[in-house]
Amino acid sequence: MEEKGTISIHTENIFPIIKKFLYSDNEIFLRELVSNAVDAVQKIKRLAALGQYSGELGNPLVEVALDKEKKTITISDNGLGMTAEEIKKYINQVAFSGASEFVEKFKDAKDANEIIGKFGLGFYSAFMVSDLVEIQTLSYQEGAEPARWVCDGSTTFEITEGSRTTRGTDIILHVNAESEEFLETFKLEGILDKYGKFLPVPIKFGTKTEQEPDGEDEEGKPKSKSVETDNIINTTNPIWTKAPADLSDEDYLAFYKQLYPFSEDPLFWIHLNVDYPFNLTGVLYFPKLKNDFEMQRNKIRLFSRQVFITDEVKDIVPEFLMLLHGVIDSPDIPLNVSRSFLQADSNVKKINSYITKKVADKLQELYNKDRKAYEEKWTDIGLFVKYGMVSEEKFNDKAKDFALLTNTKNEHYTLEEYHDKVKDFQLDKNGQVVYIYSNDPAKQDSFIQSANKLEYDVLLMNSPIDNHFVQHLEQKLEKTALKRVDSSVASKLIDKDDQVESVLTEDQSKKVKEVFEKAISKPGYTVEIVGLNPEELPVTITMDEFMRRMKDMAQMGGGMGFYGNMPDSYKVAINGNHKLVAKILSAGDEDTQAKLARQAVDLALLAQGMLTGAELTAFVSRSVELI
Ligand SMILES: Nc1ncnc2c1ncn2[C@@H]1O[C@H](COP(=O)(O)OP(=O)(O)OP(=O)(O)O)[C@@H](O)[C@H]1O
Repeated sequence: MEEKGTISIHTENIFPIIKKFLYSDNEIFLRELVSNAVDAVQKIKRLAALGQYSGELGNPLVEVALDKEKKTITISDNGLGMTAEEIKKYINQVAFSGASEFVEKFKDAKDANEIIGKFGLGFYSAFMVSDLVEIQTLSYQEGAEPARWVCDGSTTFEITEGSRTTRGTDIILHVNAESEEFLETFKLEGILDKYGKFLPVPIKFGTKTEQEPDGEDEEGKPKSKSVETDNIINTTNPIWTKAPADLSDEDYLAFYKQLYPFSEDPLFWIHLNVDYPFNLTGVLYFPKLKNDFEMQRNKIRLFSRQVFITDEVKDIVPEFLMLLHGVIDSPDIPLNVSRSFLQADSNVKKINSYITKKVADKLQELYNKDRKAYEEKWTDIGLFVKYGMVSEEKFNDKAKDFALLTNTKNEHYTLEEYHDKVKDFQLDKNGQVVYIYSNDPAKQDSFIQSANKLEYDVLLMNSPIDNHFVQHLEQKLEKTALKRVDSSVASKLIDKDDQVESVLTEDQSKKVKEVFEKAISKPGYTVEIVGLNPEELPVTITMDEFMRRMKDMAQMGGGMGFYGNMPDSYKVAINGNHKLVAKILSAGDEDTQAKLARQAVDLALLAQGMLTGAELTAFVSRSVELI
């Protein structure tokens, strides 16, 4: 048997193109060839199961071997092998069936996956790192002859009689000069570990030395001896391929540790398992969140039949669940998946909503099962839930039953419970319920205390997503407004009919206003005399809720640029009924009046952490003087 021929393709030489465009991703050659080998092994098993092959199966094995001297990497399998005819069909023709289209399109391709995926070039990725590729193969079919195929990366190939004596295939790569890095053991080990750690067929890479018990010595102590065993780099049946009923919590936790050795234990997990309308298995973990969110993104690994594909799962997993960890395996996603494929694929969209639903169901189940335990985890879970509610309408519909609001006393309420709690007492004169919240309880402590004195409840909204969540609640909840606790003096937070009047006459008010305006003398501060309870603070500095939100949005790039450029403006509310005001009015000289006013303003600033630098120093010396 000897045959020479031309690979059917309309371009002079396609391999330099492949090499050039795929260079950055060239390590995937190993993934492609090893998965072909794994497929071949699984195919023979299937044939045997179907009764179409009755020969010896042997132990299924794929082996990757390195020969530094000969500069070769060999990928061998004991799969079904190929006849010379099959090589012609599958290697020479099929791979290039779309070749002319390929030549047309390669120039726009952004990554190697896109090219390989579209044109079925899996096997040809071998040329990314080789000058010469050789196939030695023997088919399982009765009477099959061993065949050898060689191609040097030009468009000509050669098929001759092969030398393999057992069923299966060797793919021998003669590594080219630019790719010698792949002739390092650690390099191949790294790639195998990345892509092949969970492949369903044992992958051997060299051998390792292990200690084995070897009887006892003269003193009766156990002896051991060193033995060389196959170095199998993978776990062939990872937990996502098993039934949840066969797994314990320890199994899930151990797998998590295997994936993320340095992470704390996760909060809980979800085992995914669907076979209609798409195939998907996987385990998703809710991690304990750290502040560094960016570091925690892209931790979900995407597999296709246990072959690692990518950890960029942006389009498969809803954005709000990008902080989850774990694995997803779907044969419906091709090995050579590309971003544009994912975005366009309808299965991917279905997978996305399936995951959203599963996560919502799991949270509802946890909530129903043990509310207390759920509340304890709320700080971590809350972030996902709120993010999900803000970004996905469908999730919001489900989550509104198990989302919690937490107040400054660390009590948790569902949305409905909270509404019932405050609906009567925190009702304004227009029939709107006002939810009061703090985004920085330490800084806003004096405001929180004042609100609590009036028996108003204050919600905690201090996680990174809460800014959006506040707006979301306002949109979703009927006749409800949310106000930050420092957006006005406590008694004005909720506009009720029973407002306290100021005892000052018009002239007195004017005078007090003048004194304070002079004492502040800073741009952006507007003084206002209000009638408050005499026990409330004499001076309160607030920023209007609307203005502040617009500024916050501008800062986050929310398109409110105009507000972002406005100087900060504050309201200085002077409690006309406080005795300090009476004291200022009765003080003889202007100097004392100014000092008292300045002192009261500084105290208000101090309470809010707004007094710093030279102003703080001046305040301290003025205080000493006043003592
Ligand atoms: N080790 C092997 N043993 C038996 N057949 C093989 C082996 N490697 C490749 N083949 C055959 O060659 C064909 C072409 O392989 P190639 O990797 O180019 O494409 P594919 O595996 O069909 O698709 P893709 O890799 O793009 O997902 C395979 O479908 C298979 O029939």
